[in-house]
Amino acid sequence: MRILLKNGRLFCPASNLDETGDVLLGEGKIKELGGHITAGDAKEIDCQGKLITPGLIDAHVHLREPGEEYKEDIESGTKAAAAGGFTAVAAMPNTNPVNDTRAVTDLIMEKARRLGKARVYPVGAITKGLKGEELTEMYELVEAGCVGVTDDGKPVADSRMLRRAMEYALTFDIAVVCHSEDKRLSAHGVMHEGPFATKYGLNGIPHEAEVLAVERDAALAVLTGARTHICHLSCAGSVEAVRRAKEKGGRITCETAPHYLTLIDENVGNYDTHAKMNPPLRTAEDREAMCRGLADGTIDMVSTDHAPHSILEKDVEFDRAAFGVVGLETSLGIMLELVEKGVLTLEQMITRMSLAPARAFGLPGGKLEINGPADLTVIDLNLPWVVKPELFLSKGRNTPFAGRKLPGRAVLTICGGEITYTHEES
Ligand SMILES: NC(=O)N[C@@H](CC(=O)O)C(=O)O
Ligand SMILES: [Zn+2]
Ligand SMILES: [Zn+2]
Repeated sequence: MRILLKNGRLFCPASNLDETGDVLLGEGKIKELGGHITAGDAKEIDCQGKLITPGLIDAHVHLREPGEEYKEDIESGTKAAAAGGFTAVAAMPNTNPVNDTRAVTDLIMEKARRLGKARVYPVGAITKGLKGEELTEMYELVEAGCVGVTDDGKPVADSRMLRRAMEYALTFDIAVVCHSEDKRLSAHGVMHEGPFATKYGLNGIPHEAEVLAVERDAALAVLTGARTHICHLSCAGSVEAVRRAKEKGGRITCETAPHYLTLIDENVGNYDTHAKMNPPLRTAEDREAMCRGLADGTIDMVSTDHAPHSILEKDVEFDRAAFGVVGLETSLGIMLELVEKGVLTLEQMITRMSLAPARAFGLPGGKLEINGPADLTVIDLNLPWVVKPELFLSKGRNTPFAGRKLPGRAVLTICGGEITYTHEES
């Protein structure tokens, strides 16, 4: 069925587009773009007063399938993605079994095709079983559809192993995605190391556990020339490390997540396990550095690191709770809040949530263009709503943003020309 979006504000930084007009979608593609379009056979949707942007892309999502479907699965995770305005997600391999063979990648791709409400791009493992001992058969993973490799959840501790992985990945020009952490420095830590950890009597994770690892991973990116992507930056020092590696010509990109842009270690108050994630919430200075780095482009993109856990892993003592928070259904709202505050422009925000991840991972989309994929997000900038985890389409309820009032949201998500989400006024 063809779809005709009428009278929206067509907003695409990548094609320098910001004007009121229509978009016609058919055969999974954008058929006509801009101006006044008529198409008798098409389903017409009024988008007056709303933003029509390229479909948002989340480069860091844990869909938990196979193996931990009680936390999330491909169907629920992509439903949550669509509700958050995302048309594509990259799926991390720390599943059970780990996505370290073609069989697992095939399963994810097949499930996503059948039940998915968003495009799913699997990211394969760097080492077999994420054990850090033996490289995976990357060629086989790439052939099956993986767009990058990572041991996310764990760093690759052995620098020589990571160097070899980068050299191997370079031959297919896929990104090596680094969870940059010095496990010896972070050992036993459950929140940021500082006065608040002392006050709460919790073991701390110092900045250096991340910064030293980012320095190493960035140095290897420069050494090898491989496409390198650094996950979930949380510290000011990490932004500086990435900035220097970029200046040296490294093909390096990085991300931060909405929680590092808005929350700090103090928000762990009352031992709220929904504010426990890895890396941990840092200081106010770090939060400001994340915002500045994102605005100036040193931080290329915002990813959610959507990490659903069940009540079994979260409704326990802080020390024992699992690391990770969900993010797919709140990311856009939080980012709109930052735009409202003047932290970044609307143009920067859309770029960091669509074009930047598409470029870094060589994915289609990120742009509104004729014959491009009909992946679009319709956003109401002025539709305040309150985060209610019980209404999430994700199986995960572990959000640090419960009760927060957000200024706007996705009201319609279209992926491959199909409507994947419509916001119903409740
Ligand atoms: N970020 C987290 O706190 N948790 C992630 C792992 C990861 O992203 O490193 C998870 O898989 O739960
Ligand atoms: Zn990680
Ligand atoms: Zn992750």
